[in-house]
Amino acid sequence: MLPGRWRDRPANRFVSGPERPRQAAAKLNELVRSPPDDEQTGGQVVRKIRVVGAVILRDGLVMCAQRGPDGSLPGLWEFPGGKIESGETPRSALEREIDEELDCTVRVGDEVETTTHVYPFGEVTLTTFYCDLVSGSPKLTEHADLAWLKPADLDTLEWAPADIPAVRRIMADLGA
Ligand SMILES: Nc1nc2c([nH]c(=O)n2[C@H]2C[C@H](O)[C@@H](COP(=O)(O)OP(=O)(O)OP(=O)(O)O)O2)c(=O)[nH]1
Repeated sequence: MLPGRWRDRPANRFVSGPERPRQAAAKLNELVRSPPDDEQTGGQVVRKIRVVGAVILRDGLVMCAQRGPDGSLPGLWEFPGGKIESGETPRSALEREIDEELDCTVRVGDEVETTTHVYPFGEVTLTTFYCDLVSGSPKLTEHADLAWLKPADLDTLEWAPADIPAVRRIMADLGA
């Protein structure tokens, strides 16, 4: 016999049926597997942005792109690319972005680096990939400038902060 305070309590006072704990566990697993894009930390919502960048190589030179005067990080250098959209893999997002931004086609190869940098507008996680040109030649459409540099000269440009680990990695990989 249960003590009085427990005996009088309805059986479903805490858990209404066998489904509840399973549903709660499934929800928890879902949250753990796919964290939300925007995360609340210390009362502030941090915007999480997943970005891919192409390190396009041609004749031993690396293509660099300068951001325009409007928008975020004006005038800084970056690897062309952009945000991963829902349903895309990092590689398919990069192929799409390069087609849209540079009007050419790349083959996406090995990953260079993945880094996370917190900017005032959000937390950017940038993954860069080595790429070869498959067809066409990069055209200036959105950027302020495009430059082809020897790996040893990459650190002469003013890069977006998130790109600096990738720049160092490329210089090390390509013998600069
Ligand atoms: N594409 C690209 N973006 C980069 C790099 N490094 C870096 O910090 N970023 C930042 C700049 C942007 O805030 C964001 C990428 O967004 P995006 O390429 O769609 O650029 P956007 O100008 O349309 O973005 P935004 O104005 O909406 O911020 O990541 C990089 O190497 N390539």
